[in-house]
Amino acid sequence: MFFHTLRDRWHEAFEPIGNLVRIAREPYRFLDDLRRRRGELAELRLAGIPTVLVCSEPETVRQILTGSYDQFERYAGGVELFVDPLALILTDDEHHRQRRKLLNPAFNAESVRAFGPTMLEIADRVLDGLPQGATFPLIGPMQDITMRVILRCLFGVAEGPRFEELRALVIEYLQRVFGPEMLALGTVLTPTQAHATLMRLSRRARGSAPNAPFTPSRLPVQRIADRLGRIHALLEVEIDRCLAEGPEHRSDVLALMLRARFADGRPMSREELHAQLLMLVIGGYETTSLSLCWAVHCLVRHPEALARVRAEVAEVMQGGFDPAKVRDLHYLGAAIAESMRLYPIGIGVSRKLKRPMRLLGRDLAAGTIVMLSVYLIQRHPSLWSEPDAFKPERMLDRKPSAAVHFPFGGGVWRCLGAAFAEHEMRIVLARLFTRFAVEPDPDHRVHAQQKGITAGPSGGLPVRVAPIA
Ligand code: HEM
Repeated sequence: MFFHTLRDRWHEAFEPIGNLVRIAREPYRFLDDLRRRRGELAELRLAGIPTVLVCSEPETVRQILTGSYDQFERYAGGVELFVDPLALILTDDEHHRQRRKLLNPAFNAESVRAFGPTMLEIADRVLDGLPQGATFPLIGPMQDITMRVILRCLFGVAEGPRFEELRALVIEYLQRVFGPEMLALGTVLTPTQAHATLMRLSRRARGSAPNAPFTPSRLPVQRIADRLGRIHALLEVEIDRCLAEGPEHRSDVLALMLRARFADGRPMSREELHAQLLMLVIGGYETTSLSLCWAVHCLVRHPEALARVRAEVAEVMQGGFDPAKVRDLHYLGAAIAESMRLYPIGIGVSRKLKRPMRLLGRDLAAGTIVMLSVYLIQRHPSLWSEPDAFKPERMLDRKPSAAVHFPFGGGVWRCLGAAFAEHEMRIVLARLFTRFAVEPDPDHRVHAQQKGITAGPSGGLPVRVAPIA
């Protein structure tokens, strides 16, 4: 009896840390185990965040995903640590609806198509520099492409010294904000409090002169805050520059945001512009580069599918590569959708109950957090035949419903940048596979690893490439 109690207490205290370690090492396998052990509404305790119920029952997932503002609020699961509370991704109800309305036009199909030539130019330039004859992690060049695309298409920053500084700062900020010092801070502060601390400490660098050299502090936490402050200082310059040039003469997302007005005629405040801009970089950078790597991982292991992708690109782009025509690359689109089904970079999307609810025979209190498991639903044996097989054809025959295939989340909070990411992925993959032969590293067994809020291929997906003559 005594030993039982001791074991229970030990388990109670260390399970959340053990879960965190296991989920970081192999997130997909962890979720498979969780469903096997605890069923389709499984309690998950993770160190540093509240307990969540992981749901993988298709009908319940559909109900919650299509739910409304008065039933649910979004639970951002730690995103509060690195974006401002004003950012769209942290807002709910009317506040969210209004901002979404304002930002949607910048990300609709027409706006996204206009970014195609810039995406193509950047993709080709980065692909020109791929190391040849050596094995290298593909994630590096994919991150390089996505960050450059964001800074050019969203912020309208012209390439040059300020572009390079902003690029390096954002990358360093994102690397460090998930590092040990922020994790340590997270043990004593909530993510919102930790972010408020960073913002307070960032004031010094926020006032730094954009043209003067910038040296961040070496002190823990302060060095992250300094980078955040400097990012905001450089964003301020970009906002001023856009206003001086006239937002009506530019077509980047920042210009569209400066032109947009709320229903009462108000423009976005400076504070809000900063919050949305930083959120867009964070939302679009790691997500797109990891999804690109997973698509490459699938295609290089399925030569017949890859051959079909190449043949389709050759046929559609007969008169020369036209980025607007990537929308006609249906098989490539299906291959991307299928790779995102097998390997979603976000293992789940979470919602918080606004009122008590009965789900799968359990009475749940208001405030309960339910994580809809994208990964488990997208591999659910009752929804997909051969759920673990890569079969792009299944996406061609019939578009799956939004409640069974939702790598971009769903409902009122569905990813704002989904069309942007899909367009960019088609351009990058079409260029990569028609310009290069790509081989996986035979000595590396690829599995998923969770870093921060995303799941990517281990080792950054080591590959070798050779130009196609
Ligand atoms: C393949 C790439 C991407 C994936 C897999 C992805 C995935 C997601 C997911 C799962 C969500 C949460 C949705 C929910 O809770 O239902 C989300 C939200 C969001 N994403 Fe993405 N994303 C990608 C690319 C992008 C890009 C390129 C941008 C912007 C440039 C972006 C901006 C956002 C924003 C702003 C939100 C919050 C939307 C809202 O609250 O209304 N994402 N994304």
